[in-house]
Amino acid sequence: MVRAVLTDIEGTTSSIAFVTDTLFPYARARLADWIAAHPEAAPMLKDVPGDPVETLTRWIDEDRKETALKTLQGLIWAEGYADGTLKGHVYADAAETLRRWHADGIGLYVYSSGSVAAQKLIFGYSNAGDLTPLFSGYFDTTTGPKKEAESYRRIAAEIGLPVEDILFLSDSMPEIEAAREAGLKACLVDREAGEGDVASFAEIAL
Ligand SMILES: CSCCC(=O)C(=O)COP(=O)(O)O
Ligand SMILES: [Mg+2]
Repeated sequence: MVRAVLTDIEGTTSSIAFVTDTLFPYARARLADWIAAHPEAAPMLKDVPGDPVETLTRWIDEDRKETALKTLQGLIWAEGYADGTLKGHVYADAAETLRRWHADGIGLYVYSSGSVAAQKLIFGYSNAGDLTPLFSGYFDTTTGPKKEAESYRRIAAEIGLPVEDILFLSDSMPEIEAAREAGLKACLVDREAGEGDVASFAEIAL
């Protein structure tokens, strides 16, 4: 039986448009000034090739899931959420279902390319209120790439449940395939074309 749910964010709990049309442009516009104002962040950028601002800007445009970029984005977004400029998007069906699963004692976890800090921000400052009390843990690319089965085995070990008791939700078929290869249950969420296993959280039966 499913005793924990591990959910992706972009395209799953939250709209792709919010990430690509709000979050990414917000970080892109503030990247150069933020780096100039935070010399203490230099060690985080040591593995970014070339001119960090140029490379990171290109990585944003290419939607690269590089850990250094994701960490930096999270730090930049934190200021926007704190001053009220940013409010995390969470679909109503996702917020409602996550609350119900939590009330039913299902363990809730997040696995996103966004940094753990960014995950806590989108749910902490969401349009559905502070949803962070619902979650028992957060995982990002520091655990491993989302398209590799080993990452899901690591996450299951950290959650402390058999893989077959964990349901992974994502809009990405390669991520779903990697989770299934690791033995997790997995459900493809396709909110756009409706060609996945479900089109909303309301359709998910645990
Ligand atoms: C945590 S909000 C920002 C999400 C993000 O930066 C990203 O790349 C989303 O990727 P996901 O793995 O959640 O589809
Ligand atoms: Mg996604």
